[in-house]
Parts: sequence; C-alpha cells; structure tokens
Amino acid sequence: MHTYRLTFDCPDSIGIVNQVSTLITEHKGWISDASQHSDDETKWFFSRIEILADSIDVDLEGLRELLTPLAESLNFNWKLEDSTVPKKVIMMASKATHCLSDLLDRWHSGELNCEIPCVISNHDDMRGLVEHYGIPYHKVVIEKDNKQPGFDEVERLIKEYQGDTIVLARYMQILPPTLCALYPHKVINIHHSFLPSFIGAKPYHQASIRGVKLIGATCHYVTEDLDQGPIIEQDVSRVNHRNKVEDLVRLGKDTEKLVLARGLRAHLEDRILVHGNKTIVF
Ligand SMILES: Nc1nc2c(c(=O)[nH]1)N[C@@H](CN(C=O)c1ccc(C(=O)N[C@@H](CCC(=O)O)C(=O)O)cc1)CN2
Repeated sequence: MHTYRLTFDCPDSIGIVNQVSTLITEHKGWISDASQHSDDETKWFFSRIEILADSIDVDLEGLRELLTPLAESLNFNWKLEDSTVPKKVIMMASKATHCLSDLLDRWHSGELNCEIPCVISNHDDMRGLVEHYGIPYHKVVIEKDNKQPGFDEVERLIKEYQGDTIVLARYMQILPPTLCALYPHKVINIHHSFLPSFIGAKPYHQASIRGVKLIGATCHYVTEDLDQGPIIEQDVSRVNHRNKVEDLVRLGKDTEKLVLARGLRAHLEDRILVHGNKTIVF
C-alpha cells in the first residue's frame, strides 16, 4: 500500500492530534494507521501517522509544505517519508556470517523492503556469499595501529553508494566519532548480549564466566559511546550449567538474527522515534 509516513515528536499539549488530523482531512487524506504516545514524565508527545497517498489532494512535497507552519508552531521534530521509496542500507560485517546471511536472505525473499547497494567488510570471508546475491563487496582493512584511513574509505563508500542506513551485522570494529556523527540514528548494531550487561568484546565469554541463566541480544543505534546507543529491540534465550561458552555462542546466534531483523524492519518502516537515549517503537 502506497502511503506517506509522518513521524513527529514535540512538547506535549492538548489538541495536537486534532490539528494534524484536521489538516490531513481538509485535503481529503485517508489516515490508514495512527499511533501515538504521551510521556507524562518528560511531557513529550510522539506520533506516527500513515496517509494513503492516492487519497490526499497533494503530493509528498505539497504535504510537507502544508505541514511546515503547523510543525513550526508546535515545535515538531519531524520526518515525512514515502513508503514506496526504499532505504539504501549499507551492510557491514567482519567474520561471523549468521547475521549478514540472514539479512541477505530476508532481503532476497522480499521480506525486507530496502536496497543493499554494497557490503563492506574488514575481511574477505563473506565475499562469495555477498556476490552470490549480485551485491558489490568491498574489503576495507582497518589497520590496528592506524585506523583512520580505513574508516575514511568506509565513509567514502557510504557516500558513493548514497547509503542512508548502515547495519553493523557483527562488524567487530568500533566506529570513530566522526562517522557516528555523520549518521545519527542511522547506524544499527547487533550486540550479542542483553544490554546493559556485558558491553564490549566477547560478551558470551563474559556471560559464561558470570554463570548467567539467560543470554540475549540487543539491536541499538550506534553512538560513539560503545554499545550505549538507544535500544531498538532485545530478546533472550535460556541457558544452563551444562552449556559451555561455545554453546552460548551457538544458542545466541538465533536470537541475534531475530533481534537484528526485527530492529532493521522497524527502522525501514519508520516506526522508531528517538528521544534522548531511548526509543519509541510503534
Ligand atoms: N562507535 C561504535 N562502534 C561500534 C559499536 C558502538 O556501539 N559504537 N558497536 C560495535 C559492536 N561490538 C559489539 O557489539 C563491538 C565490536 C568491536 C569491539 C572491539 O573491541 N573491537 C576492537 C577490535 C577487535 C578486532 O580487531 O577483532 C577495536 O575496535 O579496537 C567491541 C564491541 C561495533 N562498533
């Protein structure tokens, strides 16, 4: 279904929904889906509205012009997207194949509505897998003692392919602050623990030492603060004393794949609003 997706957040007050829906209705817009949340602690309001594109008497840019005065008067942080314009998702991975191969399969089957202009990795291990799908593969080595040239090349590639979303599918390098700043709330990572537990490298080893009874995975937006970005999606799976760390790694893969796919889908469908270091996922 072809819709225009309006997402916004603003200081809460009475009549916001009425003013927005009245404007849409005055232009014959049919609201096919509407979600909102009023946060009584922060006195902040969040909304996502889908409008049937064929119903309203203006195009996307016309609707943007109509909404601008209201958005300014109500201090909106807002986006207006066309559901038929796929996001350009640059995938990044290192050596672990499960998350990337799962996303490629979901994309190839049409489950994920996006374009994948290229895959970037710091290793060659997944070239065959990626090129099987006809997707360009770029190996960009990140030198341990001189990382910036590698990340400069990563940035160049993202711009060359006009990527608007970057997915770290078990990409095991910490992105520099400059790259994080260029793509706020557009870089999505899968961390293989139930954050905030076990931040950093080798979380399953940390979990095994701790003797946990649950392992988990967390999909979050990437910030310069390692594994501290706004959480999008999480899930857990049960483990026990018989499980060695290799078992945690094996059992955790299914949770990682599911959590990353759910988180990316929410992003692709413009269902995520970020406020501070938290998300509202409609
Ligand atoms: N700026 C950010 N970059 C990355 C984040 C993030 O939240 N902010 N998440 C990580 C993913 N990650 C765990 O999920 C993670 C990856 C890598 C490391 C790490 O210590 N890497 C070493 C190099 C390891 C190697 O060479 O194999 C390093 O970068 O020095 C910790 C956690 C992705 N990036």
